[in-house]
Amino acid sequence: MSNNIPRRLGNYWLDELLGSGYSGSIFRAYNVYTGDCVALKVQDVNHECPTNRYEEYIYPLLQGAEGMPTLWASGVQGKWHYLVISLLGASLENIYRKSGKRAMDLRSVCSIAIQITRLQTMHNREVLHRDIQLGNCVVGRPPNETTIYMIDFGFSKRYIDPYSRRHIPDSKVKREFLGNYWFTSVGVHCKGKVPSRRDDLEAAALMFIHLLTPGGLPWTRNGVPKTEEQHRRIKCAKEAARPEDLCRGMPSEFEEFLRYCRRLKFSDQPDYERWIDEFRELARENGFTDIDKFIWPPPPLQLRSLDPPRPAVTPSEMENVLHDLAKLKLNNRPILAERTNNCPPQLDKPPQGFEKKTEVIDLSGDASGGSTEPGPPKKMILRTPVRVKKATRLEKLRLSVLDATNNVMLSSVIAEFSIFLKETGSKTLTREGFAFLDALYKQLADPSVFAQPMRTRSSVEEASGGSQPAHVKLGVVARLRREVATAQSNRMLAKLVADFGVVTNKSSTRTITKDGFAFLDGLAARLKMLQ
Ligand SMILES: Nc1ncnc2c1ncn2[C@@H]1O[C@H](COP(=O)(O)OP(=O)(O)OP(=O)(O)O)[C@@H](O)[C@H]1O
Repeated sequence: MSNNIPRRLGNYWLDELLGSGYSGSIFRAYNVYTGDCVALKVQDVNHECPTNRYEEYIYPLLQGAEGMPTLWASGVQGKWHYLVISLLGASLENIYRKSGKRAMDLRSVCSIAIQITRLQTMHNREVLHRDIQLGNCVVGRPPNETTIYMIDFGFSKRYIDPYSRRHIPDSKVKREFLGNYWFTSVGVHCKGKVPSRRDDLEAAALMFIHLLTPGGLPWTRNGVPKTEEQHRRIKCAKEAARPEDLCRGMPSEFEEFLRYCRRLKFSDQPDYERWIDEFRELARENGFTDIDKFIWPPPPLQLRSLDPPRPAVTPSEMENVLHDLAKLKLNNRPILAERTNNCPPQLDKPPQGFEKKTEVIDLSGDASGGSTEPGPPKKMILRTPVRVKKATRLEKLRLSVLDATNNVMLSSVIAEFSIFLKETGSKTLTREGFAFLDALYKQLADPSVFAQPMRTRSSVEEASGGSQPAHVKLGVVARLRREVATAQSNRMLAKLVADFGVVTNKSSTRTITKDGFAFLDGLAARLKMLQ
């Protein structure tokens, strides 16, 4: 047995060495009485970093929760401190390495991301992990092989003081770095900040991005640093890397998640549910099923049609359709841009067209739901926050823009869009947000025109043409905000919307600033005037 570790510790026979780290070794072991197979983590009691002692304190706080190993026993025998925990399977690090692939598939990463509920569990139990990395996420053994478990609580800490019930204090004093080179957050690793919940989440975000990047995150490619100078270079590279560069070519959720983590304040409670919803929705959009399970190797993608099968059209039916189309008087279609301001708005009567289709936007995510009572937009109900996927809501708002038949309806949808973005806490304009602006531009300029999409996942780069300094965006948006108040026609407003979309897309953060929101609110107000 290595390092003279005895063959038996407590009631356990030590068997195969499963792994060893900086602070000790892990063995497969058997209970001498029951034969139960467990993992036994052993450490010299005089080790300079007595992590087994810390783990022994943390484990009881996490017992019984999904994805947390059970602590069966612990003790000291001679100079050995041992912990007996559930025997688990391979770590994500091993799985990723063994796959021989340069990047992990999106399905697997989504399913790992959804299991960030592990962090939620730990945080709810007042514990920070503080060493999130691939080696510390392991899969269970059959029948739990699709569950990811967190291990290694040697750096963990309670962030709520058990006596005062207060969050641990922040500090301006730079601390020694604690964590790992690859995934520890920029704040903790590069700036010496005190770790809190946000840093566990940022480490998870970096882990997801690492898995999706061929060859991994840029600063991981030269291996573990051997000198202080190499470590310094890693920190510089990590600090300098912008989320949009790290996440190029990935679904926007990952970039947004990283930005979100970095925007959290020291003692903020992260919105775990929101991100679990986002990753679940991303999986759904990509046709991945059973996403709560981490299935390795990933199952082949079941190609399925998202739309119900269309009935076949016979040649004679097609001929009838073409005849009907030919009879259509397309120039009767109301074009918003050419509306005149003949009738003053009558606010006590619903505006024309409003009674036909109610535009109370269903915010519950249930397409069939929503109020059926007609009414002018001033009665629009400001909803209580309901958890619905951001993309889904934005898509509904986009469709409402396309359905709008007058300026009042458009105005209320824009107001809704602005309120929604302010409320979600993520002011980054995503693909769906740009699609909303595209639809708005099209409606204002001329509903019959085809609008070149401002931003799609695949055309990000061509469309944006590189980012521009923040002050350029601020200047342009401030001008747009002023001009929107005096625009004389829908066509002029359309031009302002296009400028707004382009300048936002070109900015590195793609966020909507205070002036941006003032522009949107001004646009909603101006549309009512131009009715
Ligand atoms: N319960 C377990 N069941 C099976 N294998 C395990 C278990 N716990 C740990 N291992 C294996 O042992 C490795 C090291 O475990 P762990 O991270 O807990 O030890 P450590 O000494 O704290 O390591 P480090 O120096 O990386 O912090 C893990 O990556 C994993 O492969």
